[in-house]
Amino acid sequence: MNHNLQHLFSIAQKPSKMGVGLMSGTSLDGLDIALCKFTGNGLSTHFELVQFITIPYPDDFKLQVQQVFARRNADLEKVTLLNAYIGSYHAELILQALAQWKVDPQEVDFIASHGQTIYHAPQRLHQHKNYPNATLQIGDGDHIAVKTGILTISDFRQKHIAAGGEGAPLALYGDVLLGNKTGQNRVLLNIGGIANLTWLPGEGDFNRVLCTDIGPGNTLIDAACRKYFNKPFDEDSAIAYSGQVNDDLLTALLSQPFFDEKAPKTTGPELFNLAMIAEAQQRSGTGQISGEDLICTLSAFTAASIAGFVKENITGDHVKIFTSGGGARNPFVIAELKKLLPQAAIEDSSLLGINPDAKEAILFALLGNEALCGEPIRIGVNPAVLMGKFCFPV
Ligand SMILES: Nc1ncnc2c1ncn2[C@@H]1O[C@H](COP(=O)(O)OP(=O)(O)OP(=O)(O)O)[C@@H](O)[C@H]1O
Ligand SMILES: CC(=O)N[C@H]1[C@@H]2OC[C@@H](O2)[C@@H](O)[C@@H]1O[C@H](C)C(=O)O
Repeated sequence: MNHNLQHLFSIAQKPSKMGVGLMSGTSLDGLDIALCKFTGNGLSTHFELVQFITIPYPDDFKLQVQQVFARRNADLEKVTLLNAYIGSYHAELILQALAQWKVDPQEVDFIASHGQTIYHAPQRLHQHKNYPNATLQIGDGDHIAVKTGILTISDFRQKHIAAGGEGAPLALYGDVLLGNKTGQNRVLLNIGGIANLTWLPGEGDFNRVLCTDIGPGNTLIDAACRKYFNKPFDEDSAIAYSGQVNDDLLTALLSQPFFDEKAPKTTGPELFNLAMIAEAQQRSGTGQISGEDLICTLSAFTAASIAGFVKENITGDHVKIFTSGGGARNPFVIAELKKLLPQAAIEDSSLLGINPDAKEAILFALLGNEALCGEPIRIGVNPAVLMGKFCFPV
């Protein structure tokens, strides 16, 4: 027998596993690395976050990825080179993190890698009737496996699409396994580049669980900060608080047809980008507003689109919203959300024992654990599949 398969078999049977989950999100701020210990699987999963780090990406790396990221026209050679480079670079960062934590790579049973999304094209975006939903994550898993010597599970989104989904949000599976509690109406809201949520009604009926992208999280705020202030993001909302919301622009932004589409749905910076802001400014005659007012309005837009979605789709008493992602650290966005949703209790996900910065990296570790020893779970209309491709070190 191929000894990789033997090794795989023995890992899958271990009662407790150490897994590294990796997330490199649309914000391109850095690589999130979560070292997790798992026992069990499915609804009996127990996990412990043993270590977590975000290793910031150097500016040059961000510039390289931005040349192809969410662009309809990109240099194919660059995409090909980045696919190999990112795999190898992520492996280097994992080894660096393990060394810092004094963890021998041999103690790690598996790595679960999201890769870097460079284009997300559900049918609603590409509109080609003969083509399916599609998405592309690069940073090849074989490079990670060979360089670290650790079994790597990668490319999680393709199975979801093959089984009828849009390839996202995969948060659904982790949120149901780790965040579901009978008797509590819960929303798990992740504000990353794109905002998404999972609605977990307290009666525990999986047919009523809803997980969907909502719209922009930080992506527009970050893009405008880069363009007008040469800053990667609006730290602690300093710029937003120095400006004023422009109501005309806010109304124009909120009239984007994506918000009228039925959930579950997915999106990305392919739609929510500087061109979309320019179009809304033109339509509302607000092209001359200051950079401060623009950032303030975009921050209000993030909060208003999330609140609008919650009001329309989430029913029930005593709804608790648990936030995560970098946007949970944006005080302006969170204060607006609290203003717009006075009935909801809004806290961050640490109250559930889930580190809000690590949540997505934990998700991929958990999906890796499921790929090794889980069973597909049926949750409403969502694909009941186990995801991820196995990449062997030798
Ligand atoms: N102190 C802060 N003040 C304001 N915004 C912040 C702060 N810290 C982080 N952010 C925002 O969070 C972003 C990073 O968020 P996160 O790491 O969750 O995104 P991501 O994982 O790349 O996104 P996605 O989930 O869409 O893939 C930053 O780019 C910034 O906009
Ligand atoms: C295609 C893609 O990379 N989508 C990301 C992105 O970032 C947030 C949102 O858009 C979400 O749908 C998804 O990531 C998380 C981890 C998810 O699949 O749940």
